Amino acid sequence: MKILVINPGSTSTKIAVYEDSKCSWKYGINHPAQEINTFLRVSDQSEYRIKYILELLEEKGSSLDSFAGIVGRGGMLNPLVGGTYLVDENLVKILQNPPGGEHASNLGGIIAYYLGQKTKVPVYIVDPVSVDEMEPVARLSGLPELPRLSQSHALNMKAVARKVANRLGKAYDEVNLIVAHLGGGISVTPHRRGKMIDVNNANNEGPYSVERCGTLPSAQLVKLCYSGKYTEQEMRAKILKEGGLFAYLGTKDAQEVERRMKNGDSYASLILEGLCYQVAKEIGAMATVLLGGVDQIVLTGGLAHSEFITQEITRRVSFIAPVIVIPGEEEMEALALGALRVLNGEEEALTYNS
Ligand SMILES: Nc1ncnc2c1ncn2[C@@H]1O[C@H](COP(=O)(O)OP(=O)(O)OP(=O)(O)O)[C@@H](O)[C@H]1O
Ligand SMILES: CCCC(=O)O
Repeated sequence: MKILVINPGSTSTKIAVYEDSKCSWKYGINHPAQEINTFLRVSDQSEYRIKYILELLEEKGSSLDSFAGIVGRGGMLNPLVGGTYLVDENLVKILQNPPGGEHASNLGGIIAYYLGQKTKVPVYIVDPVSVDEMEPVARLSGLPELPRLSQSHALNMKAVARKVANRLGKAYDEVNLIVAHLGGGISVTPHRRGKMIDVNNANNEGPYSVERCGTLPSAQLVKLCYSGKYTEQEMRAKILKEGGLFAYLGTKDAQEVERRMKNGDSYASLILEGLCYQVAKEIGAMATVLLGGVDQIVLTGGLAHSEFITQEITRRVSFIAPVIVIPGEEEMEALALGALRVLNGEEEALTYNS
């Protein structure tokens, strides 16, 4: 069964074709900032990206008619349980004005639906950013007006969690894992028997990342917001795009930071150590959520390619459980397998109910 996979990121669109669970080819279309920045809203980019995708399919000799299904990354919807969701006209309308706000992943379902309409094949999204399987106690923040929200790298984390369970000879719903996705943003999640029962919101809680602040001292943050120095938009950018490593060191590239460390830059060492320290602390907190019953800790995402980072975190958390490193992300495969489970009748597609 042939499946087309579409994963829109902020600066690229990744495309893959799967023949059942095997990847036939994969390609990343890069979108120059001067082109992407001309669009006011993320959803305005769909036609622009579709044009590139159709050109690529033609170049690769992959006809739209040949696909049994199309799957896209899902976006900032209202909280929903993990799984594969059927994309219909109603869901497309919601993705065009998503309740959780702007995010490139909102385009996944929109683009996939447009292409699916051409050949009348089913279209899906899998484990969107807004997957929410938190327990009631995890939602409390200390202020009723500000409940904690689940926004995370659910797609990759669930995929690697399934893989690790498989390596342990068990099903995903038979193991307890802590998965830390260490990418542009950082998500740390306790998976209790197939459910992500808590998670730091990767946009505004938990460890600082290469570009995001994570948890900040709240009273000082309020003071800064009202200092008159920054507009709301500037504050948002500070927290989501210009925080973490970038704020301290002026780069989002962890490899560049490691080069500086090797050249004796002790400040760069301190800042990268701080990131690892905060990730380890979050893992420690999530171990309490699982009452200490952790089968395995999993480190994944781009930063998990770094030996320094994985060793530094492992040194601090290996007393909790064995640590396994699965660097990079497996989003394309996760999307393909999510669609495949439904297409071959192993799972039923869920319907999004706003
Ligand atoms: N081999 C490596 N060693 C050290 N760091 C690396 C390596 N490869 C990638 N990185 C770092 O990983 C970070 C990016 O991670 P990743 O590619 O997972 O992010 P992303 O896909 O842009 O964002 P997200 O994962 O939040 O969706 C960058 O800081 C990059 O420098
Ligand atoms: C909001 C978490 C997902 C992402 O950063 O892409």
